[in-house]
Amino acid sequence: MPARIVDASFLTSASKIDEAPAEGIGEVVFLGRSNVGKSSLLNSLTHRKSLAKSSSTPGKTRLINYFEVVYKDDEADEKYNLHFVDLPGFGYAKVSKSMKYEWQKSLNEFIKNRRTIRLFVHLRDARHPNEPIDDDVKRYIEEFIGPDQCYIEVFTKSDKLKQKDLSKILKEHPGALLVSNLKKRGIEKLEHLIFDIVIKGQPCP
Ligand SMILES: Nc1nc2c(ncn2[C@@H]2O[C@H](COP(=O)(O)OP(=O)(O)OP(=O)(O)O)[C@@H](O)[C@H]2O)c(=O)[nH]1
Ligand SMILES: [Mg+2]
Repeated sequence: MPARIVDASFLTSASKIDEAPAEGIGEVVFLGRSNVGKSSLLNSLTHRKSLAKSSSTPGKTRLINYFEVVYKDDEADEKYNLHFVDLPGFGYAKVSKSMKYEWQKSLNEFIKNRRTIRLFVHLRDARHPNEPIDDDVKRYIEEFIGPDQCYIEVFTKSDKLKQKDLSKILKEHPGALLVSNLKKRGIEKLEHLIFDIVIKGQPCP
């Protein structure tokens, strides 16, 4: 049996980079448009109902939320800790322009300067797989990503699509994963991939 997540707990919230925990433990950052399912995915991965607060109202997550996650590798009988980071969604319209700008600035600063980030998980809505803002984010991350960091695309809400459309997404976005938080599809695969990259140091997919 491959490694799996056996424990998870809320660690802390930060509104800017200097409030984040000391760098040390490997970090997995979940980012994506508001309402795409970031908090829900964190809950699916950690097998918890409401560790991260999800909501049908976009803009629910407004701080950088840190979670302590424990993987257990049964073969090696070892436990490994890492951090999952739930970021506020981008593209949330219902705040003032200046506030949006402040958020964006501190988020950009955060994702660019935290060297302990091992993996960026970019969530995209399977129903809107080619949103220009997502293409921009992808390009943006690929510009500054370091040699010890990986980037993966995860398409959420796969339960809303037919097989034919899911196949099309995989063809257009090689290496992407498809998940459904509702039906718990693709979750284990992502759980293992995170372990392989962050803990085992395997090459990026
Ligand atoms: N059908 C379906 N709905 C989902 C899925 N994942 C999340 N949702 C729903 O989408 C809505 C938003 O989910 P959240 O997890 O709060 O989204 P978020 O990306 O954290 O949103 P912000 O915190 O606003 O950035 C909720 O109503 C969820 O129930 C999924 O895989 N399938
Ligand atoms: Mg959220």
